[in-house]
Amino acid sequence: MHMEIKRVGIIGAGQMGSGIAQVCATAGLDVLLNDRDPARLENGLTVIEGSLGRLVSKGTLSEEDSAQVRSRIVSARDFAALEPCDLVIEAATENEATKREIFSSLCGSLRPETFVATNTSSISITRLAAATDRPEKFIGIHFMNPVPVMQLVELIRGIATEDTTYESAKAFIAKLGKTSTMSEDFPAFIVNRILLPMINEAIYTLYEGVGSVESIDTAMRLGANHPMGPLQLADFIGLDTCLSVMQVLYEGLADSKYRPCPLLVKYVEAGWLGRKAKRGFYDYRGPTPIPTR
Ligand SMILES: CC(=O)CC(=O)SCCNC(=O)CCNC(=O)[C@H](O)C(C)(C)COP(=O)(O)OP(=O)(O)OC[C@H]1O[C@@H](n2cnc3c(N)ncnc32)[C@H](O)[C@@H]1OP(=O)(O)O
Ligand SMILES: NC(=O)C1=CN([C@@H]2O[C@H](COP(=O)(O)OP(=O)(O)OC[C@H]3O[C@@H](n4cnc5c(N)ncnc54)[C@H](OP(=O)(O)O)[C@@H]3O)[C@@H](O)[C@H]2O)C=CC1
Repeated sequence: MHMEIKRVGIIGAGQMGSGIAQVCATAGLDVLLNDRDPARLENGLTVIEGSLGRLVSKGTLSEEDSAQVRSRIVSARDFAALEPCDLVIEAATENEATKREIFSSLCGSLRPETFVATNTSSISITRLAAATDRPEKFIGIHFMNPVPVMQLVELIRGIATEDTTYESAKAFIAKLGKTSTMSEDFPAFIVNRILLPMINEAIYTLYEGVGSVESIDTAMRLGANHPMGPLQLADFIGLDTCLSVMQVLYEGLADSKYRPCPLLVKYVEAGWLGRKAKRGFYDYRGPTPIPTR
């Protein structure tokens, strides 16, 4: 049995939150988008408008449909505004303390039947569920970046997640026109368990001087047919997120093979977080990205 999701709340209007808002509204759902920073919220809405505008100019979406999609996304200044939602998806920064704080202050504003999900890339669903008042209605719904383009969504059940929660999340993903896979609740689940160590290894390759940024990315694009080089992809994901995922793998699996590369740590400490900070393994401040090493 599943419950139909008609109204979705999204917490965090960064690259993932805005992408999730766009695909939900495109599927005809009402969306309430929240961020702790009003400027971030405005920026998230601008990103969605830009993305819809691209679809209109390519002729894949009519002006009228684009306006309707946009009108379904409303700003929610605080958690109280998320009360009417059937499902709230947390897509804030990849930090366990931040997410726990959000869940403990959010739940009091929600109806008892509302499902709560996290878009975490790596953190234990069971541990995050314990910060809510409804572990049985809590689930990991892990979208991939860029959300409007990527077909996969990973679903991760915590120890207490009820069947109805899982079935409702599965039906919700199908309604978005995406494909879901099930992963057990292990650090970084399936995609990032495999992808992030590859990216971390690419950073070690740079750190040890095996190749430059350009040669490493070209090698993997043309030698392994990856759509983006691993350093370009790291910048795209966000180096803070990449480091957090490696830390969760390293601590959660207690295996030195997951040790985050010191160069990744240094870039994050410098605030060079990738595309969103305009600087990472490439410098994005000019007309074309320039390698920083
Ligand atoms: C960290 C985690 O927890 C999990 C993760 O998400 S890991 C990251 C997973 N994502 C990836 O690995 C992405 C790898 N990269 C790619 O697949 C491709 O480079 C890409 C899809 C991002 C861009 O593809 P591309 O061919 O280089 O560029 P481009 O031709 O501009 O785009 C292809 C299509 O995607 C669309 N697109 C690209 N970026 C977009 C965005 N941010 N938003 C919306 N649409 C976008 C384009 O409009 C284009 O659509 P059409 O084919 O309909 O014209
Ligand atoms: N980037 C990726 O490729 C993917 C990321 N994810 C996951 O999605 C989540 C979001 O990632 P992403 O969108 O890239 O990150 P971003 O840094 O782009 O966005 C995170 C947003 O959350 C906001 N935020 C932080 N704390 C709070 C809070 N307490 N309440 C409300 N909003 C808050 C941030 O605001 P501020 O900047 O002011 O702190 C920021 O706007 C993470 O868990 C990440 O691991 C999942 C799949 C892919």
